[in-house]
Amino acid sequence: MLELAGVVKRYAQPEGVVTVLDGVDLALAAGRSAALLGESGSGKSTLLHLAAGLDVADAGRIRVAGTELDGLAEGALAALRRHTVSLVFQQFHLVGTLDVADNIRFQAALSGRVDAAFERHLIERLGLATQLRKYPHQLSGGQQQRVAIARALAHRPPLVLADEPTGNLDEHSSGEVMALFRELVHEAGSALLMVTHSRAMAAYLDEQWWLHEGRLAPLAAVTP
Ligand SMILES: Nc1ncnc2c1ncn2[C@@H]1O[C@H](COP(=O)(O)OP(=O)(O)OP(=O)(O)O)[C@@H](O)[C@H]1O
Repeated sequence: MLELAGVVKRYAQPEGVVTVLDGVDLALAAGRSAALLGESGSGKSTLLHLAAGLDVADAGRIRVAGTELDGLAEGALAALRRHTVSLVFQQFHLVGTLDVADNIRFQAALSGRVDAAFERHLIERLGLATQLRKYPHQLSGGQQQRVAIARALAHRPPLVLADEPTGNLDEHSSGEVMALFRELVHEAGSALLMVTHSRAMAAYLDEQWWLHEGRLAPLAAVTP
């Protein structure tokens, strides 16, 4: 679902050109989830933006659901983002004027891939059945993040990208939400790449990768 091969990204900085990603390889199959860890400034967000088609690599290949991103025109990239990629952030980014049900349906409707049965399943598993007529400001942080997860997965997108999705929740809620997130990503048949600073959250996912000096290494190979 997500394939990175030899991905390079450079930025012009006042002190000269900096190579942030220097040959990143990663392959994530459908249903698999991977955590991306690394020191501040190591390039985690950069990598996520490239996979989302929000920025362009300087070299290497990025494929999402079989489509090579390199060379896609902006219109095609926008369509890919709408149909193929879901994003989950630390700030939940729910639409304040829509109730929970409409927030969940919103992205699936835009993507044109409504799967009503799976949507009901998500609502059930995330414990949102009694919350559907509420508005985001009437929910706890944990409930809001569950809505964001339901919204991201309702149309079973090939790729889900998450940036510190439980960063705003306490430890107990974080663990609960993360365990559910992993399980539902698996059921949706999506691949998940999640940036986090927390090894505890990373441990909920199938794979853990450490980004250092522009390359990925298995986290287990790195001394804590
Ligand atoms: N648009 C840009 N222009 C120039 N440099 C950039 C740009 N975006 C990121 N960088 C630089 O690239 C490096 C990696 O940034 P990135 O945000 O990807 O790191 P990160 O690992 O996500 O950091 P953090 O954990 O602090 O969020 C940093 O040195 C940053 O200054």
